[in-house]
Amino acid sequence: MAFNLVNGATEPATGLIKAGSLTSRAYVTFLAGNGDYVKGVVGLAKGLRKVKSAYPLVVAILPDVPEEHRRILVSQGCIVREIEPVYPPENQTQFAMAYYVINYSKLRIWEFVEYSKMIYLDGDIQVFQNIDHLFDLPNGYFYAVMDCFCEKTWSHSKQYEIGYCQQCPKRVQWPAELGSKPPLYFNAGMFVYEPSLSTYDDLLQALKVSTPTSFAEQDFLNMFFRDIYKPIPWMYNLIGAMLWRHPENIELHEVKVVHYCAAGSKPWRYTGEEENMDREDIKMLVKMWWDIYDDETLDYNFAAVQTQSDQAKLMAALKKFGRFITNPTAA
Ligand SMILES: O=c1ccn([C@@H]2O[C@H](COP(=O)(O)OP(=O)(O)O)[C@@H](O)[C@H]2O)c(=O)[nH]1
Ligand SMILES: OC[C@H]1O[C@H](O[C@@H]2[C@@H](O)[C@H](O)[C@@H](O)[C@H](O)[C@@H]2O)[C@H](O)[C@@H](O)[C@H]1O
Ligand SMILES: [Mn+2]
Repeated sequence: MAFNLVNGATEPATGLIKAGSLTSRAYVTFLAGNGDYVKGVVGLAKGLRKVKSAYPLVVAILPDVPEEHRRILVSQGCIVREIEPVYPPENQTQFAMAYYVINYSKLRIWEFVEYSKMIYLDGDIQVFQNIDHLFDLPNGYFYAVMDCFCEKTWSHSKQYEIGYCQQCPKRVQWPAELGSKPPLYFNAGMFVYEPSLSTYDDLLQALKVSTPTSFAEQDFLNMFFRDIYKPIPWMYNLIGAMLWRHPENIELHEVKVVHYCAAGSKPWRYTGEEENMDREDIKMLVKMWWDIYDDETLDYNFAAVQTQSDQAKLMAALKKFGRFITNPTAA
């Protein structure tokens, strides 16, 4: 696949490049299928560029992502890496969303060991403030934001049934007769982790003997990383439903990362019709996503490659793969 090759060799960054950090840190997202999630990823690439992230965005794609979408991602400065799908063990589970079955393929990102630390972001996430400092968190932990159990997608759970949410554990206390409180549970749309082949092997071994549950790979990752999970504040992954379920926990002006996971909130599908989607804050967040997506000045181009030496590296790599190059400064 020519695009992978060219791309893998050039490592275009989303913005400024910090000396010495080029190969060791990156953002990573996941893309499957030929639908419209590619728009989410393009939006994310542009958002990271807008906040001047120093690190590139790797896109782990399944083989079913069409060539045209790969081309778009490369033209937006993404590093496209094809991965093989990972499937859960056979069982009768009904996932909260049927398409969650493909999400186990996310586990492949532990194989990206050319990076020592990565920040995973779902394709339906946008970054509104620079979060590069999260790469500096101490190694050896799994960092993510705590989830909320109040939406209907949780109706299968004990938590939902009794009205317990870890976002406000005092509202409804965990009843003693149910045993000890469940461990803290994170949303797997955003997390900071360290790629590692031995962790990857352990993940796949553990998956083989696991029983799939509603939240698919998210439930699995929660189980697997239970002992090293460290919660980080809500502003690193604002779960839309927090706005109406736990408004007392949120100061919207502090938000850095928005996760458009509430039903009906994906900006590229937004109609405003679903429950809560006519809220002013949701309308504003959707508009903020579109402003980035539509901003042509945020498209990746040679100007985004900031230094002479990076330009030279890029040129050399492109030439090596036989692409005809015109003088970028003349453009
Ligand atoms: O058809 C699909 C469905 C999902 N995804 C990827 O899988 C992630 C998880 O799905 P989604 O964000 O829709 O789940 P939610 O966060 O809404 O529960 C997405 O963000 C995408 O990165 C994708 O690429 N194509
Ligand atoms: O495959 C499982 C998925 O589970 C997650 O879903 C969310 C979302 O569906 C909300 O609508 C719920 O309310 C929320 O609680 C729930 O965690 C992640 O966002 C996604 O990246 C992926 O890991
Ligand atoms: Mn998501």
